[in-house]
Amino acid sequence: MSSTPKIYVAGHRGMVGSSIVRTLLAADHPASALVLRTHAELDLCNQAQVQAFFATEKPDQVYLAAAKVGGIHANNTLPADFIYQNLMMQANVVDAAFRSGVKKLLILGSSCIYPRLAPQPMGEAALLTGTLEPTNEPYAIAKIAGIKLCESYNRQYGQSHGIDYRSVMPTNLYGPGDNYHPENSHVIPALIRRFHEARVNQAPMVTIWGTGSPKREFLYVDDMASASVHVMNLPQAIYSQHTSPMQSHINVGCGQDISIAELAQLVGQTVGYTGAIDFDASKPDGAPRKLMDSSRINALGWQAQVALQDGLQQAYQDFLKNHA
Ligand SMILES: NC(=O)C1=CN([C@@H]2O[C@H](COP(=O)(O)OP(=O)(O)OC[C@H]3O[C@@H](n4cnc5c(N)ncnc54)[C@H](OP(=O)(O)O)[C@@H]3O)[C@@H](O)[C@H]2O)C=CC1
Ligand SMILES: C[C@H]1O[C@H](OP(=O)(O)OP(=O)(O)OC[C@H]2O[C@@H](n3cnc4c(=O)[nH]c(N)nc43)[C@H](O)[C@@H]2O)[C@@H](O)[C@@H](O)C1=O
Repeated sequence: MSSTPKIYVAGHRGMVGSSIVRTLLAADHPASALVLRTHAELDLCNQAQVQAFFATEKPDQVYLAAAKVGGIHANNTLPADFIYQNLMMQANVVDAAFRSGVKKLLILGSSCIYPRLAPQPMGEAALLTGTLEPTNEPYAIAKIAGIKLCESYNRQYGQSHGIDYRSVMPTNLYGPGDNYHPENSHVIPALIRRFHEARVNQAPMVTIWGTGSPKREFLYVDDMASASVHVMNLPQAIYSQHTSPMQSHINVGCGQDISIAELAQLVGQTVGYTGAIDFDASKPDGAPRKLMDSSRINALGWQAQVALQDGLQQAYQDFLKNHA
């Protein structure tokens, strides 16, 4: 490998992928050594296209931040899209990367890989110890397959081909570049839009899905990007001290969670909405709680930097600039 690795960021126009690109450029990685393709240019579900792309470009490193992504409603109503597309993207990218000689690859999974009622906080060892949350089981199964793809290629080819494929499991993310779709987005962008529109239209009430009692841990997107680059660049000797061949994934969270009712108050304050809030319990709550134990990545030298109140301000500014 040359001293400046050629890096492919898959999903570079998405929320996390675009932040990974910003992070690499800010660390003086030359733009000319980044390989980027839009979805229209390269459909990662298409095996022939993916094999041809890797055979031609031969990157040194790959960040897989492309995925079929959405909130509780999208996951619940489009289960076939979530399992099929995520399985295909991961299998195509990992195998084509391997065949073209990629030594270092990082997959982004999700905290929903853990059982619905896993003991809190959820450590990496909780994987495959119980039943998954039904609203996102298909997506979670695909994300678990992503971890196992990396581990299986490492176990079969790590020694012979010198590959080292890793995976990180982000908690719920938010920030600039998020998807603000009214139904298909995650809770933070959905509430930013709903509270903003209620303030502008002087609506007396904003309705929140579910009971408000579920708790979630939220991480600002730039923290997720810095964690991804950090894990990619860890020396193998250090990474393998903290992981094992069949439990190699790394949780990435901020270590604190809040209830959806508390989050709604915070988003309302951020947006400047002064009306009432109510809850529609006919909508699904999803997992009651999914706080991750991030002590593994903390021991590896990474900590979240951005407090939720500050990150919400940044996200709202992004909404006002690009989506209002
Ligand atoms: N957002 C969150 O709260 C969380 C995200 N994650 C994970 O983090 C990663 C990044 O998520 P995030 O940035 O939020 O997602 P986004 O939806 O913002 O970005 C995903 C990107 O993937 C691209 N993409 C989707 N399908 C294909 C395809 N078939 N071929 C090529 N490109 C494709 C999209 O392009 P296009 O839009 O043009 O289709 C988009 O640029 C994902 O793996 C996700 O599962 C994990 C936990 C929480
Ligand atoms: C990241 C994670 O994202 C998804 O899981 P989730 O944690 O349930 O994510 P969510 O952001 O959609 O909801 C969080 C909570 O918030 C409540 N909630 C209130 N009001 C709105 C609302 O208006 N929109 C949404 N989406 N949720 C709302 C909602 O009822 C739930 O209790 C996975 O499918 C999977 O994709 C995954 O890995």
